[in-house]
Amino acid sequence: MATFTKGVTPSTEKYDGSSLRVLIVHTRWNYEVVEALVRGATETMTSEYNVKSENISIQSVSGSYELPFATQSLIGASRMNVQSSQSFDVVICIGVLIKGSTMHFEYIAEAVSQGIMRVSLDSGVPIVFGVLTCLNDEQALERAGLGDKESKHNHGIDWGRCAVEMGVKNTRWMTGVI
Ligand SMILES: Nc1c(NC[C@H](O)[C@H](O)[C@H](O)CO)[nH]c(=O)[nH]c1=O
Ligand SMILES: CC(=O)[C@@H](O)COP(=O)(O)O
Repeated sequence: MATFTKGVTPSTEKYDGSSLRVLIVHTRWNYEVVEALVRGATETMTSEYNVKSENISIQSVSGSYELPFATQSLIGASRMNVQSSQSFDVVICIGVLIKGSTMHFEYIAEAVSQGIMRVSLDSGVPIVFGVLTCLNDEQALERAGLGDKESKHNHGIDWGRCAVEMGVKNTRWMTGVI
């Protein structure tokens, strides 16, 4: 059977993230997993793309359902600062939803994904969807690079790379450079 490379193929362009201002909004539900994802994203952005640590703002909320509203508010607040350089070039929303025994998971997952997309399109700020929607604990651990499965991979790394690419590209596009 034909096979293919799973996951994202890295861009051929080496992006310079040294002038990017990044916001990470993360949840405190399933925090051990969230913390690993946040670390994966921040370490990737600073080590691979020269994003300055002082240009990465990190905010937390209770759960994933709060991510869209908090992100909308934080983008708005950043634009109220006198220096326009205070506004964010890109946002990463990070959360971990784990299915329980009711339909709560399905309702939150749908609301959060639609909400984050709406905030991104309405604000014109690229927002990386970093919310794991897992059916069990093992899926969450594996996708944060935790646990003992050989296939484990920290998706925060991918989200950090995506954030730098979208931040750099959107900054160009906003000035008419295609
Ligand atoms: N069960 C999970 C939640 N639930 C909480 C909601 O996200 C929200 O904070 C609450 O309904 C109050 O508005 N959140 C997660 O991020 N992960 C879960 O597994
Ligand atoms: C994603 C959730 O809200 C879920 O963890 C809640 O669990 P339950 O469906 O058993 O109430």
